[in-house]
Amino acid sequence: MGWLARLVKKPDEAARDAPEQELREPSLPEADDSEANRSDTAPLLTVTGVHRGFDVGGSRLHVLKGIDMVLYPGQLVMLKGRSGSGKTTLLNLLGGLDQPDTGTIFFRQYPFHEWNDRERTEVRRREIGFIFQAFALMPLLSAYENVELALRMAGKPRAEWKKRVEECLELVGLAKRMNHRPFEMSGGEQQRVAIAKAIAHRPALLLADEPTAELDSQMSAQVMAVFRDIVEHERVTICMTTHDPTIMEVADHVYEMVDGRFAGP
Ligand SMILES: Nc1ncnc2c1ncn2[C@@H]1O[C@H](COP(=O)(O)OP(=O)(O)OP(=O)(O)O)[C@@H](O)[C@H]1O
Repeated sequence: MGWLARLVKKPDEAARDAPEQELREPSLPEADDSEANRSDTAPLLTVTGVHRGFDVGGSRLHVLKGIDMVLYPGQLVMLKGRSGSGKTTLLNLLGGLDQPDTGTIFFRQYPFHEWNDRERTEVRRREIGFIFQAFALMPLLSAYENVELALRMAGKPRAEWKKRVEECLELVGLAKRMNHRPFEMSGGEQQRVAIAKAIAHRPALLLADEPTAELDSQMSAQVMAVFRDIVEHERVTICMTTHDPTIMEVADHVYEMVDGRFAGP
């Protein structure tokens, strides 16, 4: 039985028996890489009728007003829309960091909208990578060590670390800079290390909130080229927010968010 199936079957028992075990390597169940779970044609994420609001100053701010979307393996999808239109709110829901008020979100067959924090965290740790505007690197660690840390955190076997770290830094074009620390690198290079770090544990989904916002156009183009490469070589699905119309050209699909809904078809 795969780790997710086990989680679905006995979440209460698992929580009771091993509440602190998630970060310890030896106790981790095997990742389920079975064909059914890694199917290339079945949807990766299915979002239906999602609403989300927040209590602000005594009233309810209705941010997402009925979002429907389906993400498939190996897609590069972008979310655009005015500031405050709800892009980050949606990204948080897709990554299981937050839950909808109403509506459903399935990550493969797993109901994020119903699952508790612990269950969603476990999926996130194994299946989802995040990239933020600020690069989220450990400043005292080299590029190599930063990527290695991600594998350690994901509970990957130590024997796999070296090969995978080198592979990921190669993929983002930084094999020659692996011993450099963040302050010795440009913003674009740091962001590429952050990408290597986010994909090291082979997530099926990579979520990126304005990953090029701090970069000039040349560096943005480099990051987008890396994203296209990752989609092709690792079959990752990338969902990112952006304000930059020039980089939207490389997307497989662009969703425009207007007043809490998607505009157009
Ligand atoms: N936890 C929260 N509590 C209260 N209000 C929130 C919360 N999260 C988001 N909001 C509000 O929801 C609205 C949408 O925010 P969100 O960050 O999703 O927009 P965005 O489209 O990502 O904007 P930007 O492009 O500026 O990043 C904003 O008005 C924001 O202030």
